[in-house]
Amino acid sequence: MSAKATTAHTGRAADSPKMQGIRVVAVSDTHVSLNGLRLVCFLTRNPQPSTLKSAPSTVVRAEHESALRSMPHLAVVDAEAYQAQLEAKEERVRKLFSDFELPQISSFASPTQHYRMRAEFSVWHQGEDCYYVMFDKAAAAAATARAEAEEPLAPESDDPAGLAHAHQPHVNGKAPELPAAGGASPPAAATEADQNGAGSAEQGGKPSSGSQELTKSQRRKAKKRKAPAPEGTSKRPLQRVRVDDFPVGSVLMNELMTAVMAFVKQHTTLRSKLFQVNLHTTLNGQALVSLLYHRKLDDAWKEDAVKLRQNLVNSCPSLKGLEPGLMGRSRGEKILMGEDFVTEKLTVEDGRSFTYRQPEGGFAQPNAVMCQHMLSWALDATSGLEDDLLELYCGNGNFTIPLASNFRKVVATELAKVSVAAAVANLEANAVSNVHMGRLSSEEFVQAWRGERVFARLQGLDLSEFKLRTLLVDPPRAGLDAVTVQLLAEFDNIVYVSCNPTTLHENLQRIRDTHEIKRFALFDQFPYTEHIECGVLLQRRKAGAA
Ligand SMILES: C[S@@+](CC[C@H](N)C(=O)[O-])C[C@H]1O[C@@H](n2cnc3c(N)ncnc32)[C@H](O)[C@@H]1O
Repeated sequence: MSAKATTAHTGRAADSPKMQGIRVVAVSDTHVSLNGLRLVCFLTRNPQPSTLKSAPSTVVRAEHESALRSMPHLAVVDAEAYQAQLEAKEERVRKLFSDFELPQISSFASPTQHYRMRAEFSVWHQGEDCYYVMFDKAAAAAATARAEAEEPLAPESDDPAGLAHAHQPHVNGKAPELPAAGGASPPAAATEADQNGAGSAEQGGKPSSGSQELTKSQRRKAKKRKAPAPEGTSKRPLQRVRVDDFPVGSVLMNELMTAVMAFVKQHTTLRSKLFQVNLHTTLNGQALVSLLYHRKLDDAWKEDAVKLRQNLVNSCPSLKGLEPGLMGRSRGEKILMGEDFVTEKLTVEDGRSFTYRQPEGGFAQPNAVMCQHMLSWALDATSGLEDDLLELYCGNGNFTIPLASNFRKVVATELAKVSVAAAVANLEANAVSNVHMGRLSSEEFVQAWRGERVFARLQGLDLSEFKLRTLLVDPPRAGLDAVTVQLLAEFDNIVYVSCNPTTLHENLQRIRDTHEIKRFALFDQFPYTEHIECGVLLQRRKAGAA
């Protein structure tokens, strides 16, 4: 199925005599070729099937109510609308930060397609057939809020990554033939990775396996979803969208999607109880394919997995003959062929390149081209700053490695074990020797900083020996916790990288009187979604300045 979409506004449709009686709030001229039908989606605020019966033949008449509900929320890949969407994001940021004195916003545009390096897809089974689906909790929540507030603009959703999944662009969806997403929902919904990059392993497809096969966290999530909606609110089902291709995903990701699904369909051992496929690719053609199951993996699985790996080399030209890593996962079991990481190469504006091991289960910036802009911007913003850098939430050393050259010494900490291990390997691979890594949460770091607790994980590091005058933070969407946010005021220079302008704005209230914003950047990591990534450089105000 193919979809071509543009976003227009209400006028044209509302003017049409055929559309009288339908309250159109936005039009997504989504021409969807579906089972031979050509459809145009007119998005109504309340798209009840009964309303749509009176609509012209080009209006969606989907058989399933769920499809009607989900269609208005498909983010559409439309290069022509991209610039306007980016400008709207800039305007949103300016409005949000209107209580600050903001310098000119440096805005970095993303490639308009094939910009996403990693994604997770649930697998839906229908008889002998299976296909990829994505769920969009954020869209469901936004739809509820919008309907209730009678307010056409979507509020900030809880997730990018999740993108990711927040960061979750939904494109070219093919929903109508899917069974209802709400009532007979599977035990859990897969959205993209959460902010720390660990994708939720959730059951897709026909819920045949029963709750005893779910992990604790999956059961908790399923239970949470079943909780009754608060009084006075309508409970919307999750949006589920069939995805056969993924234009925002890298070219290699798209090749892998097609090849993996074609092969899996023909091999029962690989297909049976497969509930999720994670694909992680790099700019230089590396890939890691993870297949997640609700059953034990046996020798027959291994045999077919070896064949799948070879098949991918032959059918994905962008691999350039390189074997991808292939991982099979089921509860308490991991079978690996090749490496459980990819090695990305990122180049910054001054021409230097850095290599990054990006492990399965650890956070990696999803939009690699945008990540290069972020690194270049941070390098420039911190050039000329003296002494030492403290970096919290350092992940695999994404910022640490290039920025180390701007400082005498660096202390970098991160919570996730897998990311710390990758960061240590990355420092070595890039011959960076002035960084001290510690596996500490930000809250723990504050305890160490204040001398309240000694951590063996800091390996005897004496923080008083450093002149830590610059702080770099890149927290998850929730922003800084109540303890860490207090740290901001203690630093002369702060670089705050954020995927959530709302929590960024909240956190910066703390230092609005003591620090001023010197630079502000908008990195469009997540085109066609409402999500915004920002970079801010703040410096302590000179004595006497307001
Ligand atoms: C948005 S990612 C940024 C990672 C890295 N700066 C990068 O650019 O790839 C946030 C990181 O914070 C880590 N994290 C989450 N909660 C944390 C906490 N309480 N303390 C320290 N790190 C945390 C996650 O594991 C993740 O690596």
